[in-house]
Amino acid sequence: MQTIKLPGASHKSFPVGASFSAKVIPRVGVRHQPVGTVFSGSVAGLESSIAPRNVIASVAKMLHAQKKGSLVDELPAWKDLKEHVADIEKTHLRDLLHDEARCMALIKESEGILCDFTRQRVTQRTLELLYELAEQSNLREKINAMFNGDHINSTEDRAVLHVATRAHRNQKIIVDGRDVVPDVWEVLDKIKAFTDKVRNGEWLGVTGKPLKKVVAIGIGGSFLGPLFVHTALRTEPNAMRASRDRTLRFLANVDPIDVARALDGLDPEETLVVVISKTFTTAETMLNARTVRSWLIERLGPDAVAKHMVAVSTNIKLVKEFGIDPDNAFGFWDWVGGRYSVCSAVGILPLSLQYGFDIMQEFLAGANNMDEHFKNQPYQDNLPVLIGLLSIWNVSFLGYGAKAILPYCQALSKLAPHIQQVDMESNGKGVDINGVRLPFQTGEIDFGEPGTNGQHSFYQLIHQGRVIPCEFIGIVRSQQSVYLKGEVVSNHDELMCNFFAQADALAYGKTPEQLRSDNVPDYLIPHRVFTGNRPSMSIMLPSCTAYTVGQLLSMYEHRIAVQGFIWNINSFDQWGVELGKVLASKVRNVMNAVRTRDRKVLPQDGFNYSTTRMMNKYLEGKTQILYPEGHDVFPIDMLRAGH
Ligand SMILES: O=P(O)(O)OC[C@H]1O[C@](O)(CO)[C@@H](O)[C@@H]1O
Repeated sequence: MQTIKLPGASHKSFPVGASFSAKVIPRVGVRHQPVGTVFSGSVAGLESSIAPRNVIASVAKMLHAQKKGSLVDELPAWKDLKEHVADIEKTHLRDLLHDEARCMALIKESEGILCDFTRQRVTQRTLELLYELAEQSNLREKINAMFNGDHINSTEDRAVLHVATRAHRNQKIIVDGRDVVPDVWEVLDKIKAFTDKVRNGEWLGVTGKPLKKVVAIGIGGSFLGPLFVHTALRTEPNAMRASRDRTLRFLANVDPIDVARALDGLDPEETLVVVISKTFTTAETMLNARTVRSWLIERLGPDAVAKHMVAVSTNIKLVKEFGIDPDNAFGFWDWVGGRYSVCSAVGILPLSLQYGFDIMQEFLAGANNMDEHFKNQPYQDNLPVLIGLLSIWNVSFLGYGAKAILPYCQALSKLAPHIQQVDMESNGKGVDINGVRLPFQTGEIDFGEPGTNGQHSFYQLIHQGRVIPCEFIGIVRSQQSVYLKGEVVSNHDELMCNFFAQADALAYGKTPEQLRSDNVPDYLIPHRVFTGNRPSMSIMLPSCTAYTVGQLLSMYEHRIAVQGFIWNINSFDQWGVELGKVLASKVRNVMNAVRTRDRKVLPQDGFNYSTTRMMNKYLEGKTQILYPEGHDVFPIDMLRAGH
């Protein structure tokens, strides 16, 4: 049979004349219609008439997907899993945990990390069906497509290659025919050279003082990942030594209170500001950057910008227009998604300023280790694949829409907020990769707090209210150990006693019979029953170091990708954040008009009744502000504290 080549498609050749049903949407790609819908044509016809590369690639993928069933819930394995739910409903974790062979098979140890899946509501059969689902969903091909630099983010026509940001210098990763690893290392070498100079006092502020304080301005992925890693390393002994006398703060929210807090007590003469924005257009970040630039100029004069402000962005043109010397800009690439960018200059620059490049290189090595594991291990031993498949089971089959991330390690206290963005922005989608509305929900609601704090907060609901699969993360050797003479156990052992106890409490529960035998009065029994059978997984890291934090980050990133690949959604775009931004800019225009014209209320037209009412309350409620012209205003006393 004669075939044609489709550039950019993961399956490169298709029979000439292969038919399809699709609707071409200019500039966006192809929306896959349910089988039988009109727009039809042939691959050959497509190539000659509507040539855009992404359209052809999308059609090629679509044809392939269509062969296998257009939505994942039409796959045989999905249907088998649906039927299998009835078998699982007959089980209870307290019985499943007695099956030693099952437990042995469900405990996996790899790369120094022990994962215990025995408290998931699964049997060997469930896992077999999940592996089958992975096969039928082309999971392996999709993972390979990601590592091969295919444009799997089809709505933005981009590769998804955050793994390249932590590649070893001698690895080769090709994007659009070009090995990007030398580019990655060019930036890393530049970061090392710059951060060494700042840290050893070669790079000084405009008044000749060393820059020991860093304020990193950024939001979303340009904030949460770096904050997570910074929080994880603050009390790690090597990182602590390396950061003595240094300060790293973050400024994310456009709320001026955040500005006041970020700058409180800082001496501008000793402060270096890193503006981090992939696009360099994000409204919050740019206003904060302009605010802090004014703070510097007001105190140190206009020359301060060159010495006190640097940038991380893919948009060097806008960095320059902002007034930052491109020599002091650290680039990255459109194939690094914002929420996956902590291993690029987004995280490595501010964190190297604080901890030194060597420590951050360990972090990158840890992430790379888990990338290789993810790429190479078979499903049965592949930690991100296993965790991702189990989440699919919990969300799509058992109906548990949320999960709790519960590190028993204070250093990991910002893991949950970071994963909230990575997971919810990636997998909270309503259509599949071809644009077909999904008849089931994707994504999970993520939340979490470190243990034991969470126990005194929301665990009540987890034990006796809703069923929320929990992910317990424990550490063998604490960053900081304390043992008080006379105490029963050391402080870290005390913490870990709770880590072990909670998982079993959720799984086993407590029956009315047990309560009766404990002499609990009858009227209290219903209140004190724990139904148990509540799933959790326990993950144990040997320590909480830069290396293991890198592994953990990569493991979570890839489990999220696995879920998206199975649901067949695009986990790498985020159109859902756009509408609010557009509406905010409409409000901004009106707000400016009202404030500059000394009006107290909004004009009648423009917004609906309720928005108008609420905005008028706001506008009337504070002393009339008239924006002054021609100079910047810092009315907040705290901002003067540096003087
Ligand atoms: O780095 P930027 O371009 O300022 O974007 C910040 C964040 O805004 C978003 O685009 C939307 O919230 C995130 O995906 C991103 O991490």
